[in-house]
Amino acid sequence: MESPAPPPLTVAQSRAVDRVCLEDYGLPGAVLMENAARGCAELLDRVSDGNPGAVAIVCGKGNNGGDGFALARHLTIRGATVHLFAPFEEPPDADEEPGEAAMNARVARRMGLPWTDWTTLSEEDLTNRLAEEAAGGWIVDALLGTGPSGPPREPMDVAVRAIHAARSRGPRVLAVDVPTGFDADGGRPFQSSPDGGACCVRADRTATFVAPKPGFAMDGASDWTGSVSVVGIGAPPAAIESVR
Ligand SMILES: NC(=O)C1=CN([C@@H]2O[C@H](COP(=O)(O)OP(=O)(O)OC[C@H]3O[C@@H](n4cnc5c(N)ncnc54)[C@H](O)[C@@H]3O)[C@@H](O)[C@H]2O)[C@@H](O)CC1
Ligand SMILES: [K+]
Repeated sequence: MESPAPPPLTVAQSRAVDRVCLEDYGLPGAVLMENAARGCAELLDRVSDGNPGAVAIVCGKGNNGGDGFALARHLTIRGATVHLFAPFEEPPDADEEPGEAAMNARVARRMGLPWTDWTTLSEEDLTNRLAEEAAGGWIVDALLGTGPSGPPREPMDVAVRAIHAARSRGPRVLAVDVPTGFDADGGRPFQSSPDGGACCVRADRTATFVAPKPGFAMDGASDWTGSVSVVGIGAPPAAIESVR
């Protein structure tokens, strides 16, 4: 039986939890990211009866992308077939970029996981590749999480549209933390056009960290988030309470 969902945390509060863990408790970001990614792998396994099948993971350049790189490792350990769609051909050196996202990208690269720099592909080619690599399985949206406060800019918008088009050919979509382009406090995409179009990932499931975000319960939000599961990142309960 799943435990009841904790009360919501706004995007700012969620980011504050990360900061309190790092600064007040000395809990490294790499540990939080590891827990986040392993939690996502467990969820994908659980909702796929232990066999997620082919998984295409589309990563951005921030820590949401870092979750995607770490998730690739955990899914590989579990026997899934993973293809990484990274925002670069080669991860930056540790001297250039010491953060946990780049570290997880380097590890995934050294594992020799199938790898495509998605920023070099046209929207149509990226759509086709995602549909191929995720056939019968999942596309993971690890483009953007709680970082942005507006609609996805180039080149993220291209990847959002490609994920949307590939999903219409069968694969399910798991959003990491927040569907890219979705305002998790406001409960709708950051920007919608008058005809209802929006640059936002439409997910079948969202694995959100620490607590649900307030917008997830608002009218129409589940059209974008799908079914929401909360994944713990190992934050001490008092760290979470301190930001409420
Ligand atoms: N250590 C931590 O703080 C943890 C963070 N976690 C993950 O980290 C995420 C937040 O990471 P970040 O703060 O790096 O933010 P994101 O990864 O959400 O986004 C930052 C990146 O997006 C770019 N960007 C910002 N706004 C944009 C826009 N409108 N269009 C296109 N690109 C844009 C930035 O230049 C940057 O490269 C969370 O959602 C969660 O997935 C988890 O790993 C848990 C632990
Ligand atoms: K995301």
